Amino acid sequence: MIDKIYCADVRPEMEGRRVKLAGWVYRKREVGKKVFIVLRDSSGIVQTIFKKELSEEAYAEAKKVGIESSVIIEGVVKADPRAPTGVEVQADKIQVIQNVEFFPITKDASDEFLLDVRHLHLHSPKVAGIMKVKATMMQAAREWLLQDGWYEVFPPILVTGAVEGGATLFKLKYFDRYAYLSQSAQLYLEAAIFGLEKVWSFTPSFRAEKSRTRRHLTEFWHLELEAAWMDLWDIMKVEEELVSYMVQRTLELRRSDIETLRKDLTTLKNTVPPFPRISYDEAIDILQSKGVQIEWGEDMGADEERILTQEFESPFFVYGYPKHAKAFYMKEDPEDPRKVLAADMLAPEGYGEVIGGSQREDDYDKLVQRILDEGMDPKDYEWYLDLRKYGSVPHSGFGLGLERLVAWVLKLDHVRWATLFPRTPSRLYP
Ligand SMILES: NC(=O)C[C@H]([NH3+])C(=O)NS(=O)(=O)OC[C@H]1O[C@@H](n2cnc3c(N)ncnc32)[C@H](O)[C@@H]1O
Ligand SMILES: [Mg+2]
Repeated sequence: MIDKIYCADVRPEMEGRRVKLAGWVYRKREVGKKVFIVLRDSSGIVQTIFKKELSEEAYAEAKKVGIESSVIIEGVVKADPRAPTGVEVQADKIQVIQNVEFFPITKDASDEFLLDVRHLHLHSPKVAGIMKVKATMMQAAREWLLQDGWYEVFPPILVTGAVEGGATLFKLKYFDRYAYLSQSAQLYLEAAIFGLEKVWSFTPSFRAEKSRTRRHLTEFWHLELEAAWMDLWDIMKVEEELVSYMVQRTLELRRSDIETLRKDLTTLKNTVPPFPRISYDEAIDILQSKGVQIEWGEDMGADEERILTQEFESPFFVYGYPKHAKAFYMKEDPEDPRKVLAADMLAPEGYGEVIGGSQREDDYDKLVQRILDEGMDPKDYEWYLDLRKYGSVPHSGFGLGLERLVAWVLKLDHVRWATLFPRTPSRLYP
């Protein structure tokens, strides 16, 4: 590893010190007998200046390099309030690792083109900032989960059954039979609680969703928790404490990256427990009072959720959904058989669902009936039903879509920008 320092570590108080930097040419301009190169690395940028009278050789090299060329630059630090970071490097040496004649991404590049060349779009400091925030959100989640006594487990991705409906399964050949790509680790986490009680996993989940919305991917990163002995209200408390910690910790560690993408931090600062809680019934009343054509029993889609989020300035819960609108594994509400003990967490500012969670049906016969009611075959869920035969316990869990949470935190206009290489119905390459 060369003995370089990071661009962001070049400070005005280092004036007079000789430094070596390695990175890519982010911006370049020539003024008279000077070449200004703004160098970029993973930490940020710093301006370097090449003066002909300081080094003819370095000045000649600097004149030739193109945008995004990889270079190593050496020089002496000089404080300068006119420079982007208040400091610049008076360069007398440049080693061009690879010169780039023409970098294909220009200022007016369309979203579709940026996705076509996503492998080059990752040069962008804005994209790097999104990935830093995403990584920090997961770092925070791991911190919280460790201190709250949850065990990480590593469930399979090759599975034999649907969790969230057969319509969105990706089927693949598995030797002499077929397998599916996991839609959710939930069923396997439910098995793990009999030994570990509180478990979590962070896996890719796959949904053959044909819906081309700004919040759907066909592959997304799924943080899922499952806990024995917890009911719906217990798991909702876990959700709000976890999400609050993730948001506040990321604000603490990545505030400048967040402010690059959103100026108003109000809803993030409001993300502290307890979150507001409304019932599905109340949600329908609110929507109807705002003129939305929706009847009790109908599922709320992205449009309805977007309108609902206008009522809140923080994430909030909607609980008590109609049974027929929700998955087979959800426990029927003992006080109202039309409903299940399910709750979604919705992000404000139009983003909607970021978490789906519920208390699970722990009674064997009722679960068999739910599977039959959904037109599925209990034989396909024999192992899962066993969990209700050998020491069944009340238990609850949830799944958090990390890209959706990041999209809200950074106010991205599509969830695809929150993932390194987005997968949608029309995009499988690069
Ligand atoms: N362990 C559990 O209880 C999870 C449960 N089996 C489950 O998968 N619920 S979910 O379908 O609402 O998905 C959970 C979350 O997963 C995200 N999700 C769900 N589907 C997607 C797609 N297609 N794209 C991006 N993100 C998605 C979204 O934030 C949802 O709230
Ligand atoms: Mg859901």
